[in-house]
Amino acid sequence: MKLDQYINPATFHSQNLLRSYAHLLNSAGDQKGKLLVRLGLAAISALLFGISIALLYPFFISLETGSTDAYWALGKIIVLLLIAILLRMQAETYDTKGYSNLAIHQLRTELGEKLRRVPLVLLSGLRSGEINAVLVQSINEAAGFAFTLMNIIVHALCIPLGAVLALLFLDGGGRFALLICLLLPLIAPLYLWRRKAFRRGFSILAEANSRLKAEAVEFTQGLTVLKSTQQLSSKQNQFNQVAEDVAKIQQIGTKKGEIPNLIITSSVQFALLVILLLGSIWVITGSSHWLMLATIMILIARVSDVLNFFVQMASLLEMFMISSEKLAALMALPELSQKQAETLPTSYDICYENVHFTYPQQKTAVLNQIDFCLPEKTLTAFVGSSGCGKSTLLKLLLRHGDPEQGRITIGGVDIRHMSQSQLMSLISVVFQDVYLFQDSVLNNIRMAKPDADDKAVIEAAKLAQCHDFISQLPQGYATQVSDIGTNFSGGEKQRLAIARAILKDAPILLLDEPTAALDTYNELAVQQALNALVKDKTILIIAHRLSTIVAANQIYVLDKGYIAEQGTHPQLLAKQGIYARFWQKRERL
Ligand SMILES: Nc1ncnc2c1ncn2[C@@H]1O[C@H](COP(=O)(O)OP(=O)(O)OP(=O)(O)O)[C@@H](O)[C@H]1O
Repeated sequence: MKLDQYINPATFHSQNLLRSYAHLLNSAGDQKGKLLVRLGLAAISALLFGISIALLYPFFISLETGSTDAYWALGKIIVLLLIAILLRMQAETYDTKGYSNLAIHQLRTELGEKLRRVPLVLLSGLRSGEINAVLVQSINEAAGFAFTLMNIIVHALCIPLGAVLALLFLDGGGRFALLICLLLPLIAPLYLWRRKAFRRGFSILAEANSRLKAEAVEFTQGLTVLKSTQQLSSKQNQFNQVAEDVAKIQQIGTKKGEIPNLIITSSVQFALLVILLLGSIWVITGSSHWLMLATIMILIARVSDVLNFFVQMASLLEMFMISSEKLAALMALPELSQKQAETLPTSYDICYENVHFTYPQQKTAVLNQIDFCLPEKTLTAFVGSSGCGKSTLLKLLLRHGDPEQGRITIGGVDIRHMSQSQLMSLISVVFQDVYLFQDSVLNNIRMAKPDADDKAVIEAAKLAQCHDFISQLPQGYATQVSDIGTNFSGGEKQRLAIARAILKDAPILLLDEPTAALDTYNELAVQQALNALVKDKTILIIAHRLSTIVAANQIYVLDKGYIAEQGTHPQLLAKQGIYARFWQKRERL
């Protein structure tokens, strides 16, 4: 297995330590202030804890000498420990009071908002499973561990620091303080080396996991198609392969992680052993008190625990970094400019002015020199062979992306100078793939106009020829779409989409010829529904069957992204060009 296939160059690059920690802090978003305060409390608590260990020395001495100072020394230790515990409990409120959950929620909302502003043509190039993985898992990892991780780091630094500071003031403690200061920082290069290895491993695992999720989403969503095309087993093999890779990567990661882990924890133990050895020599030679060594041994046991825990948990930092980079990559996607038009257009003629458009994932333009004006309240049909750019032409009017050259206007207003919701208030869409949400049938229609009352929704359903089949559902309009799953026929879904459009009653209507794939009964019903919808609208229709657009006010024939011909049906037939050939061919079928 080639691990490199799972290295995503967009998200994998090494991060210096300080930047990683800054990232960690910033992941708290608006909760950053609360996080900083609590980290401050955790740091003071750890310092006090370190100091209280060092204060064991005067306590031991007073015990040995039988001095009454023992109570005073013990009292100081107990008070310090109590304050440390209280501060630590207060610090933990970052998680227990739900601030980390607020940070997660904020990040998720920000990403949701961001995805709304990213051109759909860009998002459609990403696999939905991978976006899900970021929205659900990466965000949890990116914001949920901020306090835990920083708290571990704070403890690993502040407990030895507190002890060292206190030792400096104790009789004979200075040399131990110096020794700790000399030896413990030597672990830093080992930590950095281990970090690099872990980072690569985690990056590969994260990428493989996110591909596995994407495969799982595609596999479950595409079950019907896969079965009908007998591709089920080949897709399943593909899924199994990625799942197997994930398992192997985890195995390799565990093995590879074990050695650096062992080396670094052994080094911590070794450094502490050196302190112990030298301390023993100092005691034997009489230059240090044996009770100082006993205190240092207690300190060593505690510091060794804290450092080992830090080493074990520091891999969480790599997981965090991978997740936050995935998040950052989505957050860095370019956005469509959003402007709020002061006045909305009052006429609905639509002009494409010398429009050129290239999909972000492609090199050559899909649309070139598209230049036309469609008078309002007319019906315009677009025809052309598959892939010539008809759908893209309509998607640009919906601002799934902006042309790299030229502009599109409605009633003279550049659509880039309107907000997305202003633009959408002008346009209804009936495309072939109708998406029904996990909600009641009533609400699925109402979503086109959320403030519509039930009566208006049912009226629209009646006009769209939906009322009869909805009335036969177990709970009529209240039936949940999830309860009946995909039981709606293609024609019924089309009519539900038409009901939405009738309810919305927008002045512009985009149709991807809805009757193209229907049987005669459904075609008739959808045609009747359409008749109720199209009155007095500016209509742009992608025509798959030319017989339905004979009466169109104008027909544009697209060829390889250019407008090749234009005119009415009789004019185009007279031209004896592409349209005439289409017509002859299709009429013969
Ligand atoms: N999201 C996308 N990303 C990249 N390329 C795309 C995308 N959508 C469409 N294309 C490409 O753009 C070209 C035009 O596609 P479009 O869907 O506009 O054609 P069409 O004329 O509507 O085809 P059809 O009649 O088959 O629906 C095709 O080559 C298609 O592969």
